[in-house]
Amino acid sequence: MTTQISFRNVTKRFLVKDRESRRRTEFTAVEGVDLDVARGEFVVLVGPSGCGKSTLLDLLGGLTEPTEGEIRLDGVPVTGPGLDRGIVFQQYALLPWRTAQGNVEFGLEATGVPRRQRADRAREFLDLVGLKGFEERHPHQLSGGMRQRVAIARSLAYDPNVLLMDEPFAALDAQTRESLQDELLRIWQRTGKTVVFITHAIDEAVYLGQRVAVLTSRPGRVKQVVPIELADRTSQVDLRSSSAFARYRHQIWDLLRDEVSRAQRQEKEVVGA
Ligand SMILES: Nc1ncnc2c1ncn2[C@@H]1O[C@H](COP(=O)(O)OP(=O)(O)OP(=O)(O)O)[C@@H](O)[C@H]1O
Repeated sequence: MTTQISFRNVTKRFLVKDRESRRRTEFTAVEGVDLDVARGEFVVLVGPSGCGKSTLLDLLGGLTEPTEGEIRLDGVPVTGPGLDRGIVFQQYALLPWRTAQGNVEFGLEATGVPRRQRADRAREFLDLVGLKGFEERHPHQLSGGMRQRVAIARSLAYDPNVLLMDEPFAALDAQTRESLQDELLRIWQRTGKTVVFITHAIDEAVYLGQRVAVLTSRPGRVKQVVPIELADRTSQVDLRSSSAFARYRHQIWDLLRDEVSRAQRQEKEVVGA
């Protein structure tokens, strides 16, 4: 098992302006995070609202820099964004004036792939996410789930080493969400990509993750990493109702419970301040 991603003592502080005093104060979003992710692994981060999940993913995506500590990808410190990482956000972030095909090709334009190959590759990845026949549709002609499939195809098409997913299914209805979870697991099995996936849904974390890292309330730290030892998810008929699944769900809920109530108290303090 080779380590592909390592967070070492990663801390991120933001400077925020106090409304009353108008002074800038430091605000610690995540603190002292240590986490290793192996090549080809599917790791899920869960934590209460505002605990710094997106901040960790932004740091790994190179969209922002740690205040302390270091993140390495394939042994090299992350210092900015790169095509070795594909990011999928909750909001589809598709170009409305381009077709599904055009959106996936857009992701390839920065990589220098010749035009003809771009078209073939875009078709191949739209097919992989189950959108064969929808290539010429514009985003407004697609359902939410389909748009998110286009976003996933776009991220996969330029062949990143790592797929970073920030609550990609949160805005979808329950059924679409479950079918996309299966789709994602199949794609992960076929492509062997390393996936770092953020969610605050415990079921989603248990269903998808080979390991689930539970974060504390703000400032976010890794509270515990839980290995999920369930047999091949997609080949089981109703894994979500199995007793093993329920045990993992309970274990993670137990770890999260105190953190969620602490996060709610913190939010009230901020509102009351
Ligand atoms: N650029 C910024 N400047 C100041 N504070 C920020 C900035 N970005 C994030 N924060 C704060 O850092 C904390 C962590 O935010 P983050 O979005 O990472 O949390 P999260 O766990 O992803 O939350 P949620 O589950 O609600 O999406 C929050 O309190 C947020 O307000």
